[in-house]
Amino acid sequence: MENVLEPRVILLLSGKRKCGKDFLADALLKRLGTEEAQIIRISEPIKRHWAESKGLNLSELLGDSAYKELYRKEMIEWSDARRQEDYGVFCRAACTTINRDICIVSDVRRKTDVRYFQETYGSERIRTVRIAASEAVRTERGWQFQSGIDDVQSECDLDNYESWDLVLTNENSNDVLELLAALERLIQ
Ligand SMILES: Nc1ncnc2c1ncn2[C@@H]1O[C@H](COP(=O)(O)OP(=O)(O)OP(=O)(O)O)[C@@H](O)[C@H]1O
Repeated sequence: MENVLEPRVILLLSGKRKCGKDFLADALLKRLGTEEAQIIRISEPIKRHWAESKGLNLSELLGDSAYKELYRKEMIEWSDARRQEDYGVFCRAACTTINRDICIVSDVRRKTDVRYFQETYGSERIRTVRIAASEAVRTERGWQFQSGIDDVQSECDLDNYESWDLVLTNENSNDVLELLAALERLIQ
């Protein structure tokens, strides 16, 4: 397939820890196919830097393992300091890998992330999605409240954002097909 420099649609997925951002992004990618779509993560360049400078395992940091939780707080603090100087620094780095028509960003956490994509690619290409799940469900998936992680900007900045194109509740495995269909309609 040709190299697509400007994606047709960028889907921004946001939500609290363990709401299922990666789960739904992966399932959507399976439906769309890797010729058409790709997943990028704003946290990827952060984790890459962290792994290289600390001698850590990058794929473990990128995956859904307990390993990444050991470093999450430090990575938040380090990356926030860099964002103070340049709010788009990690979005820009993540976007260098965009080469598909549909780009799914599976870890949008800040208003400045949304702003970066709107400014860079134009609002007409952007679709914003909030994924919700109750604390009880997130707890079943392994979430535990942690001070310095769950009560800081990276987790809470988008709590009062009101311009979502779509809000999904991801609590029940039986609803997944319906959620994926809603996401597909949004990016048509
Ligand atoms: N609808 C679902 N049905 C079954 N399992 C799910 C569903 N949604 C999420 N999960 C599972 O819950 C766990 C957490 O989901 P996931 O890693 O996608 O969350 P996340 O929002 O990306 O979390 P984080 O912000 O910590 O990266 C994973 O093990 C995932 O497979």
